[in-house]
This record gives sequence, structure tokens and C-alpha cells, in this order.
Amino acid sequence: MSENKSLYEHLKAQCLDDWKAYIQHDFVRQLGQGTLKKECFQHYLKQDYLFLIQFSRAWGLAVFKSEDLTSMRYAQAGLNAMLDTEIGLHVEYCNDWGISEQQLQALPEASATVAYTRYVMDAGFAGDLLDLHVALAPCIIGYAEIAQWLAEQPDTVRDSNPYNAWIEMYLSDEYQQAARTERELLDTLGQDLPPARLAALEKRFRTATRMEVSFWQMGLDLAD
Ligand SMILES: Cc1ncc(CO)c(N)n1
Repeated sequence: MSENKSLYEHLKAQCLDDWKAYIQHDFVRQLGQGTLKKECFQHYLKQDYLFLIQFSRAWGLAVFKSEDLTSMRYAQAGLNAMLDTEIGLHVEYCNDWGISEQQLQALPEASATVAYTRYVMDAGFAGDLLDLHVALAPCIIGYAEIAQWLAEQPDTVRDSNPYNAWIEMYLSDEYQQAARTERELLDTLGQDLPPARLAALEKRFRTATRMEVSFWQMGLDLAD
């Protein structure tokens, strides 16, 4: 790893093609331009509800995998934020899009949802806290970058875009700060790694990134 790069920057740089395919996915572009089909967004929102539930379990796993109180409290805060705030907001947002809580509770998981969330969990089960965070990083930090990328694109529509609230949520100070904190945690946990360990983490990060690409594609294809 080059000396002046943080672990996060390094992980991203080594899979830049996959990273771009994730951040600049057609789903994201269409969402930014306001041209995304409503059915695709609704399908994505439904699966994202199931994703967020598994994501909460992953934060629970991070509590379990922590070896000091600071990491444990950070994971606890992540879990609390999901259960006390994020999932509730998501349910409300789904409701605005015509998806009831009953509907959400009855949903089957799409293959892309199962693949991604269980991959993250396996990284945590089989590995340590850093493995888990490297698998979680593309979700947490990636969405912050997607919102920023969208805000910078000249063809992104804001005020009259039905998807603007989604962009705003991930552009919010709160979310951007959460992404920065996750980045700092990775950089702290990831200091002075032996080459073989770094190579294993590179693979994990790349796989998780490709899983995010598949998640967008699942939305576009209405795939189950
Ligand atoms: C699939 C997916 N990745 C990342 C996020 C951001 O939390 C999300 N809500 N859904």
C-alpha cells in the first residue's frame, strides 16, 4: 500500500472500474435525472427494506466481533441508529411511494439481496472486525459518494425530481458524517497490514462493491 494512502483510498483505487460501475450505475444516473421507472425504484425500496434488516444484524455482529469498548460502542451506535431511526424512516418513505408496512413484511428476498447481505455477514463470521468493516464500507461510504456524485452532475434534476428526497437523505450532514466516521475507523483498523492480509481485504472490498452493482441492477431488471 502506498504510504500516503489511507486503507479506504487504497481499497477503492485497486478496484476503480468496479467502484465506478457502482457509483455511476444506470440506476443512479436515471434516479438523478428523474427518468428512473417508478416500478424500478419501488422494487429497489422493497428490497432495501430487507437489506436494512440484514444490515442491522451485521452491526450486531460488529458488536460481537469488537475487542475493545470503543469499537463495541461504535457498533452499538450503528445498530441503534438502524433500529431506532433508519428502518422507521425507510418504512415511512416506502409508504410515501405506495408500499405498506404489511407489504414489506411479506416480501420475499431477491437473490441479489440474499447474496450481498449474507456475503457481508460471512466476512464477519469467518474474519475479524476489520474484515466485516471492509465488507460494510462500500454500502456506508458508497452511498455518501453517490449522493455527492449526483449533486455534481449537471444533468441531475433536484427540485422537480421525484427522487430528490432520496438524494437529500444521503447528502445530509448526518449521513455524510457517518460515512466519514466509517472511513476513519477503516483507516485506524487498517494500519500496517501485512501484504497477504491486505490482498485478502482488497478481494473482500471488490466483491462487496460488485454486490452493490448487482443490487442496482436488480432494481433496474425488477429481478427477484
Ligand atoms: C443496498 C444498499 N447499500 C447501501 C445503503 C446505504 O445505507 C443502502 N440503504 N442500501
